[in-house]
Amino acid sequence: MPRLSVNLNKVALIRNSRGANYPDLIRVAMDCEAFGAEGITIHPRPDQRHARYDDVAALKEVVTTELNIEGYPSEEFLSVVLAARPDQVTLVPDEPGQLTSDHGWDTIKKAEELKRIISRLQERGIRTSIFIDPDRALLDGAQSVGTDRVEFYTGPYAKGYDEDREAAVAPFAEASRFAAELGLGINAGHDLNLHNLSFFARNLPDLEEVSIGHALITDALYHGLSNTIQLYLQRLK
Ligand SMILES: CC(=O)[C@@H](O)[C@H](O)COP(=O)(O)O
Ligand SMILES: NCC(=O)COP(=O)(O)O
Repeated sequence: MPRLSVNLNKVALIRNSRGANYPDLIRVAMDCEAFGAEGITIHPRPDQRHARYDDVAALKEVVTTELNIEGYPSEEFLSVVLAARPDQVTLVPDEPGQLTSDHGWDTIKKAEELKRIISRLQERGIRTSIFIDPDRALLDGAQSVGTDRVEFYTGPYAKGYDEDREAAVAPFAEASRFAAELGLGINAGHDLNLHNLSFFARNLPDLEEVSIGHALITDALYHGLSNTIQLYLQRLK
C-alpha cells in the first residue's frame, strides 16, 4: 500500500496570515502522524508564503515517519535541506512566484544540473525524488541523472478524471510500469483527492508514496483531521 504523506503547506498558509504561531505546524505534523499519516511533506517556496525554510529543521526534530521536503533547488533551498537532512527531497522545477506546481522537469535539458544536485543530496544520505510528467524519454532522463525516485505530477490526471478516468490514468499506469523497469521508485502528487485517489492507486501497483495537501486540508474542515486521514488511508488500501 502506498504511504500517505500529508502536505502541510496550507496549514502554514493559515499560520502566516496572522503573523502568529497558530495553527502550530509542528503540533499539526505530530498530530497527523498520531492519526495515521505515514509521512509529512512541505514545499517551501522562495517567497515562503506558506511553508518557511525554518520549518524544515523544526519538522526534522519531531517527525518520526518520513519527512519529505519539496522545492526548487536554489542555493538557499539546498543549504537548508543539506543541513537538516530530511528523509527525502523532491526537486520541483517551479519558477519563483509560481502559484502552484504545474509541470515536471525536463530531465534531458536539465540533466547536468540535476545530476550535480542529486549527488550532493545523496552524499548527505538523503533520498531524492524528482517531479516529472509521465513520459518515457523523461523517465530515461531521470534514470540517467541518478535519482532514487520520481514523483508523477498528477494535475492532468485529476483534471481528466471526471470526463474519462481510464484515459486520464493510462499514461501514468504506462509510465509507472516503465519507471519500475528502470529501477526508479515511484511517488505521485498534486490535486489528488478523496474522489480520484483510489482509482489512481489501483492502477499503479508500484506506487510507493502519495503526497496530498490542498484537498486533504480542505476535507479536514468538514470531517476533522483525524477522520480525514483515515478516509485517505482507506482510499489507498
Ligand atoms: C510539487 C507539488 O505538487 C506540491 O508540492 C504542491 O506544489 C504543493 O502545492 P501548494 O504549494 O500549491 O500548496
Ligand atoms: N507533491 C504534491 C503535494 O505535496 C501536494 O499537492 P496538493 O495535494 O496540495 O495538490
